[in-house]
Amino acid sequence: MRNLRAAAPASFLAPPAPPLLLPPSTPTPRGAFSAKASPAAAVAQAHGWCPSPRRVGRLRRRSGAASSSVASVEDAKKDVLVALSQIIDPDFGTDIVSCGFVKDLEISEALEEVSFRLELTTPACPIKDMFEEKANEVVAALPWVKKGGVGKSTVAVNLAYTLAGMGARVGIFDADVFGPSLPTMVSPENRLLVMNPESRSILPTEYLGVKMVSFGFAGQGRAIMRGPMVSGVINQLLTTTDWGELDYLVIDMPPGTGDIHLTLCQVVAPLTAAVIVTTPQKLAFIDVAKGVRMFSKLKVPCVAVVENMCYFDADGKRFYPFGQGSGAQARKVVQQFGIPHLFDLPIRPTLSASGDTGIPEVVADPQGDVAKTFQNLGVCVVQQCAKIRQQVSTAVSYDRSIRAIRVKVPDSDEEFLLHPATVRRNDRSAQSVDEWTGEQKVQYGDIPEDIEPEEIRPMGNYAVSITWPDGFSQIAPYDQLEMLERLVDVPRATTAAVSS
Ligand SMILES: Nc1ncnc2c1ncn2[C@@H]1O[C@H](COP(=O)(O)OP(=O)(O)OP(=O)(O)O)[C@@H](O)[C@H]1O
Repeated sequence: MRNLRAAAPASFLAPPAPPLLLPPSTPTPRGAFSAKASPAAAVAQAHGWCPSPRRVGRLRRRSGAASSSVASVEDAKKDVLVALSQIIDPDFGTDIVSCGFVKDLEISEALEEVSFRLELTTPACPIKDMFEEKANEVVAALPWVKKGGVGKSTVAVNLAYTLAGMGARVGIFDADVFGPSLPTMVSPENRLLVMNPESRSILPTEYLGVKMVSFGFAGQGRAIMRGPMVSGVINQLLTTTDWGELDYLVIDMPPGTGDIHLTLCQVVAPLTAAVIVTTPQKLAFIDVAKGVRMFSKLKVPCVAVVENMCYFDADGKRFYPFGQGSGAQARKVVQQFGIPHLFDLPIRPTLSASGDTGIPEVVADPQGDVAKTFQNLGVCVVQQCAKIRQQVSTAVSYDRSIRAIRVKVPDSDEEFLLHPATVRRNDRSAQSVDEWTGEQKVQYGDIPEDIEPEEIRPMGNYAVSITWPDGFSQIAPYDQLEMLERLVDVPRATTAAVSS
């Protein structure tokens, strides 16, 4: 992973302003699970998914299904079973269909739903999430399974064009390789990504001044891939793209909270902030909570919740098809999780139409109230990103006057000091610790007591990169720094920090 990072074009690695994450969302408006991956709703229900011998848990899974291209329900069932048989139980070495875990598979054409239970065993199994995610992925990848999005791509694209309208240099990365939406939402003249033969980097396509990369522009169509392949493709697309100078990179994340999100949040593109997109009728507290928790674990602050499809206006009246109370629920999310801002978007035929005809609503109707909402969201995102960057850039610094590394924990008053040699001696990278045996390669005495860092740079919101005089570049996550022995009885410094 470090190699990938090192191989990435400098233009991507050092954008002048942070990338922005457009995150996953809660379940689908139609009450069926999103066809493309793992919606939080399904995850939230997953109690007792485990392939161990005790039989406890039962889970009902639903998926939207468009039957048009499936010859019969029986064919569709076979499709689902073949897809699920890609999932191998690591304990038994056999796929979950052969293991007999899949029960009561039903496909209701009327309801356009696929449902089945995975009759697994004991709760609290460490790999239940893996089963959850894989089952979502493989069923979602079936070509006839209908999409049921909450509007992530709609929000991502309109936010990107709003930021561009504010004068920023913006890129959009569509991270959904199972069913990329970007190609239907914008209509660039060049619909194929081009590889620069000399630098071997991918050149993004461009539409109305916004650069964009999507698997849908790679000429491959919908992908049917396993998890590691997906991460690989995302890595490759993101790290080999020559974005040029960007102020913001908006990433349209696939639904769910799996490996792909981890890869995106930490490895490929250290992200600055997340915007949660949800819909009112499914604004289950636990679903948003799952997303917020994932981002919080990955040290990506959620700066706003967009509640999409809240109401519509007709005959001079405003209708709330999911009830007016849903807004209060969203406000609860904002309050309880400390997410500073909530934005409502209406159900609007033009928003849908423009989503499907290639002109984002904020471009088609820049004076409309949807554009105004996006303008407010854009301002919020810009301000929050600036605040986060400011916090991050001063979070860890070297105070030469007292020869100590000063750590200010973001969003808290906590501040502590560390001895530079302690930080260097506690490096956990492969250069310092044998990855297999855990044996310490760098010995205590190898690090001079008076070593001083040359440069400290933030890496996303979760770590700093410290360059030492011998050229060694240490990645120090904040969590790790918080565990180290702190300096006490050091005089409070009055001079400014040297580097951050
Ligand atoms: N506020 C809205 N009013 C009307 N239609 C909308 C609205 N928001 C989204 N849509 C439409 O709903 C469909 C799904 O939206 P979108 O693709 O943005 O969702 P998504 O969450 O990205 O979905 P997926 O996870 O399947 O990619 C699209 O056809 C889009 O145009």
